[in-house]
Amino acid sequence: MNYEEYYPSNYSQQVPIINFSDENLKPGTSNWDSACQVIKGALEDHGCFYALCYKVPMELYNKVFGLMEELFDLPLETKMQKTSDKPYHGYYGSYSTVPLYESLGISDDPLNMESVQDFTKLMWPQEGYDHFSETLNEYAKLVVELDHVTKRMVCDGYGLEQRHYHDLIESTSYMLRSFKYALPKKDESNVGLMAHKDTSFFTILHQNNVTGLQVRLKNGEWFDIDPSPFMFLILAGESFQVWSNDRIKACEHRVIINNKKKQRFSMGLFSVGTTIQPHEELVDDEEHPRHYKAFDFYDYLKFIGTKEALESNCRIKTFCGIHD
Ligand SMILES: O=C(O)CCC(=O)C(=O)O
Ligand SMILES: [Fe+2]
Repeated sequence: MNYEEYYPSNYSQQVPIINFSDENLKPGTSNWDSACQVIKGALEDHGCFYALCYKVPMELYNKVFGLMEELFDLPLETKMQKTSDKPYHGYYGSYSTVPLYESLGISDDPLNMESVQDFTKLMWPQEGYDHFSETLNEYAKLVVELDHVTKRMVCDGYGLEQRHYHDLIESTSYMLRSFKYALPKKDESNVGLMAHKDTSFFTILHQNNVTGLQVRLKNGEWFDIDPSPFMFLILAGESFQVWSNDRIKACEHRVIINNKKKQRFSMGLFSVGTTIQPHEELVDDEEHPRHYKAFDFYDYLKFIGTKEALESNCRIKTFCGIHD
């Protein structure tokens, strides 16, 4: 297994697929080491790769997306009750620029059953919705495992000691969000979500088998992401770009609603930190001088809504970049 095998010559710019359910993918093996290099290469080239993973069984997958349909079918007033003082944690929808898009933050601590229950009670104050909390909590645990393995592989890929991986995981928290895109009416634009980069370390996206998600490859082309049940798109956000001192590229992505019949739903697990800065081992005086100052993640979230950020062609550099 080597980097080239994941990029067959006739698809030289494609996004590699790592089979996380391969029994031979164990730390310390040559398979593991080469997979770490493939992941590192893909994150540096395109900011993303596919995880093929059978951890979330088909039954759970169907349950999760069935529940998402029920959730977004709730009245707008109910969904709007999900508010938060933190940006990007509440309900978002009815934007004039992207009218097809709707999104609901389910929990900023989805491994904690009580946090998921609070959301469930807000949406369904009547009894009888325990299955929602149980299903989403079970789902989040499995996707978080995928996040952990991937972060370990990134650390191994850069030759960092185990303690750095543990530090990274300990400073990480998770946000589970859900997305729904309405079908465009005749003559309406099919842009579901405009091209953007996420602020997270990783965003793990999982879709209801309906196409629409695209990532921008290194060569500038837009690439359609496979929405199959066992395919997870793992994409790097700006936090990883900073952490890696510009080795990893935050992935640019967008949603174009090109399926005219079936509505697209998607789940996103966002992993975020508190203080973000280049990792000490990835900074040196010669080849890799420090590119960013340390910053508070929530200050950055506040910044990205400002005019200065919107007008910048690289908002993360405007916010905390060190210019030589
Ligand atoms: O709909 C999706 O799968 C992607 C959503 C997304 O990119 C985001 O909310 O940052
Ligand atoms: Fe995104």
